[in-house]
Amino acid sequence: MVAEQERLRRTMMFVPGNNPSMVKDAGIYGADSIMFDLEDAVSLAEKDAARNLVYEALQTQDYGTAELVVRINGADTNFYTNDIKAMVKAGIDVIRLPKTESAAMIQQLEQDVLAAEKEFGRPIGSTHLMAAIESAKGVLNAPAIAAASSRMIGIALSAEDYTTDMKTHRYPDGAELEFARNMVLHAARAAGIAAFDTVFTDMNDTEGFYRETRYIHQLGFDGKSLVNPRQIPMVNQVYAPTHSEIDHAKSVLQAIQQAHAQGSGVAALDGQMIDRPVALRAQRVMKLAQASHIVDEEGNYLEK
Ligand SMILES: CC(=O)SCCNC(=O)CCNC(=O)[C@H](O)C(C)(C)COP(=O)(O)OP(=O)(O)OC[C@H]1O[C@@H](n2cnc3c(N)ncnc32)[C@H](O)[C@@H]1OP(=O)(O)O
Ligand SMILES: O=C([O-])CC(=O)C(=O)O
Ligand SMILES: [Mg+2]
Repeated sequence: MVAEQERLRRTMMFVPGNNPSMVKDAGIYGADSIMFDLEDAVSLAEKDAARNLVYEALQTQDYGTAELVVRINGADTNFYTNDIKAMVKAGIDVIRLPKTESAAMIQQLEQDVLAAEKEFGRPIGSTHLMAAIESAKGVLNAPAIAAASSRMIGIALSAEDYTTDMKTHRYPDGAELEFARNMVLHAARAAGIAAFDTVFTDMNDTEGFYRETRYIHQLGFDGKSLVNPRQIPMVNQVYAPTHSEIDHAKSVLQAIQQAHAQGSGVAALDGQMIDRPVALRAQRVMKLAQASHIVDEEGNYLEK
């Protein structure tokens, strides 16, 4: 099993929980995380059928090494308790709470998940949590939400509901999301968990998707919620380090290793000071290069 802090979460793909073929084939596209949706992609009439379908798929399908996430319905609905019970019983990795506005909502979820783990004999603490931030209140409370439970692995901005709450809509330059993106990212980093950017819903606007992904990558997000498998390779491409970044990271790690061997924490490389934060960034570059199948475990290029 991948340690929670180590896991790459570049791509978290929504899969409508009421769509049998999408649920069945969700594993073939190489998403880091597959997120079955029981909430807004599913009509009220289909809520129970979707829960059963996802429960069944979790018992029978092989989703490889992907992290398995489910977006449940909120506590203000009649579906919340049954969603939690079924998904915990099925051994889901992560429960994503939509429209999270306070730390108390996560603490309540933690209690409900704990009760389900006990009821179904699941290992206590094995179900992780994440929160979607979809309103002004959620954004302002993001730091407390991110730190609300040791089960939390991440928080995500959900811009469709958020821009509705803010009485605006989404624009190509994303200015309306600037504050929320920075809040979510800082809240996640302060709590030591992952930060996910929101979905991009125009599947045909490839240029717009790349622009947004490059921007959120630059800010420091771990990855993005996605609505379509075609978006997965595009995110992976943006997150893959270039050969010059990899070469530099290797030199940094070599220089810092030599410095350590001589009892120093600081080294010089091409006139630049190299110390711990630089080395940590270099390690992350190598991890992404490995995940992107550019280098092997020793850091050697697979093809150049
Ligand atoms: C604001 C929010 O709450 S967003 C979250 C809720 N929304 C969702 O979950 C929607 C998820 N996305 C989808 O349902 C679909 O991508 C749609 C309806 C937007 C577009 O569907 P399509 O027009 O079929 O997309 P496309 O032609 O690219 O599909 C290609 C293949 O990928 C599959 N696919 C598309 N989207 C998904 C998905 N999200 N998960 C799994 N498989 C998918 C299709 O079934 C199709 O498979 P096939 O080739 O075997 O027939
Ligand atoms: O989590 C997401 O990005 C999708 C969503 O629910 C929203 O934008 O309201
Ligand atoms: Mg939403």
